[in-house]
Amino acid sequence: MTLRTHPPRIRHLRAYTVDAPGGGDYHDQPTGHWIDDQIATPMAVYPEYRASRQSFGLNVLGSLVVEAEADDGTVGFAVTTGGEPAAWIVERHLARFVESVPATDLERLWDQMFRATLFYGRKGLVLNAISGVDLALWDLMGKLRGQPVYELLGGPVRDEQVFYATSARPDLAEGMGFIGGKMPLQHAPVEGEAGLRANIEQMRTMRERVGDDFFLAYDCWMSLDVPYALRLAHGLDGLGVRWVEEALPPDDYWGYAELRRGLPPGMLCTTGEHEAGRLGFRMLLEMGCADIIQPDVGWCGGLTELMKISALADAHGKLVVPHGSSVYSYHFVITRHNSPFAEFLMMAPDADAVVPMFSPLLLDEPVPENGRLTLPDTPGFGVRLNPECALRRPFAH
Ligand SMILES: C[C@H](O)[C@H](O)CC(=O)C(=O)O
Ligand SMILES: [Mg+2]
Repeated sequence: MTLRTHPPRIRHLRAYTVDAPGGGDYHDQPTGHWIDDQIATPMAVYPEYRASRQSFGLNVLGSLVVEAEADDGTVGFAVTTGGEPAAWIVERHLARFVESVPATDLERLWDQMFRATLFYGRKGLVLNAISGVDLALWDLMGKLRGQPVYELLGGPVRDEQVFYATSARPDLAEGMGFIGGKMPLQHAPVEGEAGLRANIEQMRTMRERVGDDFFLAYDCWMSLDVPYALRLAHGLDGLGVRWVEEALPPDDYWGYAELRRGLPPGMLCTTGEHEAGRLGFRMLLEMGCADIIQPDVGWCGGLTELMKISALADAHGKLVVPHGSSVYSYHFVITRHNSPFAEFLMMAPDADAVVPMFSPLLLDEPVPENGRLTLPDTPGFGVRLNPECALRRPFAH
């Protein structure tokens, strides 16, 4: 009989918030940033909340930083969105499962965190918190083993990854070497025929700027209904739009299935950035809601859950192109055949330069150069917390 060699145990789990803008909450940007310019949202039905997503509180949560310290002093960490409420969940609820347990027991810990929070969790903020803990544990495991996380996931399946850019200016992204560009839709259904025409014209103008060989997509951020989404999609037909993203509220599986069936030939239906857990994605896949699923590693349950979501998608012959999530996504994408490219969110205020997505919170955060990236072999996720960003620990236990 072989005895299990005992890995270090987790001594302490800590959760912090960050007062500075940006970081894990990439929507929390200063005034004038393209990501808070007029973008179609579910709140557009209320005129007073139409011009800015910050007006209805998109940035209320802020960043969450989770640190997991092993009893040999090694510290793993991760950042995501969640701020104070998620910090409370981590410290006051999740920590009890994680502390004093072997640092490599990720599957058991995930299962305990998920089961224990079922009565108030399942998706949303609680899953952000679980994701933060899970990613911190993966970082810790990489550091304990002296390996980058992508090696722990099975190793790279290609030498480098390529990126499309999410940006108000796909034309600028084209010049930076990205393979495609996804624009935020500006006008919501409540803005009527003129808004619909403007949405279509904006894409036409962008197509004229980028030429025929650069793929374009529209991100609709949950703002449409099925009839409008179908009219938009057919109005865009002929403009080489590769996909229409997150057109509907995340729980409208029936609507997504109908939309996907009605899209013009060649135009894909994508969604999933606000979905969580393997059962949520099972709904999307089994009901025929999406051609590409887009889980966010920091929101869907972390890497432990993403591996299952990805395997499910693979079995359905579907691609997984994770939403944002920077380095946490990159370590995953490089290890999966059904994730042929990654998203890069252009966080420069005018979308005119490549800057790290979680800036200024992380140091050594990798960014694509000329649209491509080869990850370093630094242990864990290979990033460090920027000591100039002050952390607060509001619910220390
Ligand atoms: C640009 C989008 O509205 C959103 O801020 C980001 C997103 O949904 C995506 O990157 O996808
Ligand atoms: Mg999106």
